[in-house]
Amino acid sequence: QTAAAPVDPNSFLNQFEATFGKFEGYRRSGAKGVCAMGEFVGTAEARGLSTASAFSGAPVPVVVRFSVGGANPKAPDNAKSQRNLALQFNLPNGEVWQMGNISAPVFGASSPQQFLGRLASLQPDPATKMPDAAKVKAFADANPEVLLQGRHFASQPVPASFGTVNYWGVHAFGFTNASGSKQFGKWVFEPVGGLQGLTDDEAKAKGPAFLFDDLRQRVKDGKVAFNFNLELAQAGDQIDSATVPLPAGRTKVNLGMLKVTSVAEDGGGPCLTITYNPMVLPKGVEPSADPMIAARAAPYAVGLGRRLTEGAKQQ
Ligand code: HEM
Repeated sequence: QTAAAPVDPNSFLNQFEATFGKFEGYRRSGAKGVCAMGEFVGTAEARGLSTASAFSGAPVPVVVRFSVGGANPKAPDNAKSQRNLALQFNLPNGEVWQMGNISAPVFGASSPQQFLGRLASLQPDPATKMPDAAKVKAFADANPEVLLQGRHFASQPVPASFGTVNYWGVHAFGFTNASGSKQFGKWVFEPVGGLQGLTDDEAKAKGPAFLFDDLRQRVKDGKVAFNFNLELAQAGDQIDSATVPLPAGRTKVNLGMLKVTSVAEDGGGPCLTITYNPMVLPKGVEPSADPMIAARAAPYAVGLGRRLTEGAKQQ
């Protein structure tokens, strides 16, 4: 099998459960989360890059989900771990744009086979209930890019809020405008109010469950908004890998602003029974050749099927 060969979606779901545990009803990744509603307004610069109706300049409702990385619905909020921002833009005429963004500029694997191998290498040994250090090391030595995402989190403070950290799309997408010209780029959602992290002492004092209440307070104060920015790829840039960011200093275009307007009650809301499939794109935006984009579609659908069957839960 080549590195880019497809992986059966049930194999992915089974491996997630074997490695991280099975928490019935919860998303197998990003289990601890909360639904919110937002509004997006696109810019003239975005309209210059893409005909997508999301950029018309009229406000677009967005079904938002913030989550903490991992399969554990009790994952601590005060760890140097992943935060996620998943978005569904509800566009005119029933068109939909879905995406799931993470608080690192890179993902932990560049191909579905490599991701499955990494998850398998982390599977706890039945005797010790711990991953086998030699297996973990052997896989990482042979696939060094799987360590880049974790290194990013280790280098950053614990985010003070879901609303004060950057969320990257990590894949390149193509944007096509009215004259038919196509521009590839990688996007990042950057908090309008700037980044804010916690010192180690502050993180300890906050405890394991502060992010949802913090989000509610900041949204009430009108303080949670993100600039949707696109870094433009240049000829020769590698755009088919979720483990390779664009070179530093690429031109960044502001595509618009997402403002979070309300937060659902714990455990419910409009994001609970949907999945965020990055292949669900509006006309005017298309996937790059990054094999990880298409590889996400079926596992997300199967994951949704499993948790709906079990009784969908979150938090
Ligand atoms: C083949 C590769 C991947 C597999 C098999 C996979 C698997 C999954 C699964 C099963 C879920 C839960 C879906 C649900 O129940 O609705 C999920 C959620 C998520 N994944 Fe992935 N994933 C992959 C790649 C990625 C990549 C490259 C990113 C980087 C942006 C990413 C970001 C997310 C986010 C943000 C969520 C939470 C979305 C939400 O709140 O619903 N995943 N993933």
